[in-house]
Amino acid sequence: MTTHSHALSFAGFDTATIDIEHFISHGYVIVPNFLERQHCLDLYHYAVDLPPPAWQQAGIGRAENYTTNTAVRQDRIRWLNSDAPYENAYLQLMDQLRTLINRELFMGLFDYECHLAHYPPGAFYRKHLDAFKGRSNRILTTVFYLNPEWQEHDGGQLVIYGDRGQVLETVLPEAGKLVLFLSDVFVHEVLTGLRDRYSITGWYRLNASVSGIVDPTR
Ligand SMILES: O=C(O)CCC(=O)C(=O)O
Ligand SMILES: [Fe+2]
Repeated sequence: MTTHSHALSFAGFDTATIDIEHFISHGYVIVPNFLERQHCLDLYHYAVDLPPPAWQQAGIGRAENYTTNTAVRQDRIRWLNSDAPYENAYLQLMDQLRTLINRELFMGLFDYECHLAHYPPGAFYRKHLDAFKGRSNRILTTVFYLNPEWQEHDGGQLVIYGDRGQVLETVLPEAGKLVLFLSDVFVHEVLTGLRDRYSITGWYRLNASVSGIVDPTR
């Protein structure tokens, strides 16, 4: 399959092209500068300027298994909501991407949920999978980074591991970068960062009633 020109747009501007071939052969893909710099900065300032009550402590697990365990993850999150115009722009973009992936890869992605995440200095998220085979309807993880001028010495890298525990990728959380990976395949972690780190993490899901698995939204 050769598909290299995809028209996705955010606020009327084309995004960078996603290397679908790489995704097919590796199960993940990293897209630098997915959005225009100005749009990244706008999203970044939107996140930075949100008042403290807009955030909640992130939890682990879902529904009745939900706990907040700060030994595992220390970020604060905010679920995106289509009623907030700025958040809706991002949700619209990711819905375009959902349609594109379904068209190109027949993945049958049904919906999408995502949250802003803020890791204060010193925060991390230990090794984990976002979904367990056959136990969740989360199929495909997306992470979009908002941090301008992020340097290696700022830490906070996303490390993606292979099936033998080897490091596949060490990703700087730089503004504009989008990472896609199969949710139940790749163990990953967020290393301790020294700066405030902002991102939007999301999951494409199968229709729970189709997959027959109970996995309520948050
Ligand atoms: O922010 C990142 O780089 C990854 C976050 C993550 O793994 C998660 O929220 O499940
Ligand atoms: Fe994760």
